Amino acid sequence: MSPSIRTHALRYPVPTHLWMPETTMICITIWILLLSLCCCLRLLLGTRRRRPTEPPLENGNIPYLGCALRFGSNPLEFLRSCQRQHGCIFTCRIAGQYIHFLCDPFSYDTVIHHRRHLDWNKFHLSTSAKVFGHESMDPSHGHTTEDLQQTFQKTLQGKALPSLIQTMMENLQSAMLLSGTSKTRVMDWQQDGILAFCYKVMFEASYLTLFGTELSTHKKEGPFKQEVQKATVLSALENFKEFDKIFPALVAGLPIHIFKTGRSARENLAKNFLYQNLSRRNNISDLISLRMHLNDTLSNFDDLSKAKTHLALLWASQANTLPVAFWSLFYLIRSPEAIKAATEEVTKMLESSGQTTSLHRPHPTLSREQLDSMLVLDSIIKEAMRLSSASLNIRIAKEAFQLDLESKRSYHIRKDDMIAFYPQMLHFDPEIYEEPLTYKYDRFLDEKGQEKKTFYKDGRKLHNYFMPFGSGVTKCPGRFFAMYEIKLFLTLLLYHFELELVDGDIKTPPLDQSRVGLGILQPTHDVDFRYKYKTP
Ligand code: HEM
Repeated sequence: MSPSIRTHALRYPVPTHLWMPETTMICITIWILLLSLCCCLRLLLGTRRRRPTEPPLENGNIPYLGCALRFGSNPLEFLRSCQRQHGCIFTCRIAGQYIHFLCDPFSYDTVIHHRRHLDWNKFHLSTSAKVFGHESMDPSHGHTTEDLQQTFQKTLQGKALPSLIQTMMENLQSAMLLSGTSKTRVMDWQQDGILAFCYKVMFEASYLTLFGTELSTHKKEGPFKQEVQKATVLSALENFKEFDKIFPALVAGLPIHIFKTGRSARENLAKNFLYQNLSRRNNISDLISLRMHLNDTLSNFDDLSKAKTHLALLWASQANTLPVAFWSLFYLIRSPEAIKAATEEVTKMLESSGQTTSLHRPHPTLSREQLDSMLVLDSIIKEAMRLSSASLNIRIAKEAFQLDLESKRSYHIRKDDMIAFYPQMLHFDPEIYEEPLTYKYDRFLDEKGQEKKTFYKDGRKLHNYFMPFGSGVTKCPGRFFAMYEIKLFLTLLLYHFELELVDGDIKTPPLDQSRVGLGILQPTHDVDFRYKYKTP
């Protein structure tokens, strides 16, 4: 023992039960050294070196995390600076994963249609199981043989749309107009946050459209029945918001057990979708009834897992639609030209079908064809999405292969690497969208007032210029319904109410960057507005 340790030991006598023989101390020290060496080796060897035919590589300075923090704090700026440095494709290490970012929109189709070597499903399915807590829906894992793509196409697109539109329209009217008794209240100006209002109205209407109404409440009478229903849905909304808060953390791989409130919110939501609860509901959409049937016939999921697959659909149907409703309404109310053009379009459409803007016709209806022809609203919604969308399109390499870009350059891609594009780079590209940070309600209309489909870069016409719904086979299957939902929402608001911002000079709230990569970003704070019934 060295003299200093000895004197120390004399001054502070160690209790005898804590004495350790010297050999044990040496063993522990050797173990610590060995462990540290292993960690260093792992970090060194785990750091990839670029091979000559691979895209330029950004390993980042932080072990394991790589570029994650720089990417997370401002993805658009980070990717633009990498693009300036490396060109149209480069590889970044992000949280241990190697991601090849492709920034040349002319090459997007090469990846989108490259199905032989690229897996588009694996990432979605494993993320869904991790976040919602159901068994894997990947047929190769043996729990189900359901073809989800087919289910979605059958129940969310084509012939399925008219009845979804009809039900959504009815549900929106009752969610928006409250019950008959409280209608008089809205004759005066009412004040609310736009985000809070969109969440309440859109969540309720969309929830009831997909999951139907409670059978038990049908026994009760009129307004009381509606109030009970509303209270149940609003309680689901509170759970949805709590769960949605932890969503980015769950996608990043944190276990749900560390989030007490978020976890119990998820379990509460899932409980609503247990078979015994769903079977007490009326008018369930084809999507949910077919999924219930296929869960029962094609899967070996237990009851809770089945319920959690429905929860995944609740999230998919609401998490992007709600913030799009916010941004569409916010920009609409703030822009006098937009609200004028939209009001004219709504009035013209309703008048042409004999429905005038009057309290005596409280329930207007619109067909799919009529909604399709409302191109001003279409442009208003698309412009709101262009400014707020931050989704990542991801594919995983099933095996090593050669990626041939449109520019005739080829790159070697290793097995299990990811290829990603970040459409915000397109949406904010000044060459494609002049003054990209400015809201222009008619950006997606041409000189004749028709849908504008021609956008250029480097003097060449772009095929992929607007991608808030993803791309290729993984493109959002609910995109048509989503557009109709928001069109209906705006139409009804413009039909029934006068709308104004409480503070007419309010600045656009910043985008909440915590959800980057996951779709439409929410505002960091709400914005107050006023609404009251239009007088006939
Ligand atoms: C404006 C609203 C919406 C936006 C911006 C949006 C966007 C997206 C995006 C970006 C994806 C991932 C696509 C990819 O990775 O390539 C997605 C997937 C999906 N969306 Fe939407 N979505 C919206 C509304 C809806 C609605 C209303 C529904 C259903 C009623 C829905 C159902 C789905 C489903 C089921 C998936 C997963 C598809 C799969 O994994 O194969 N979405 N959505």
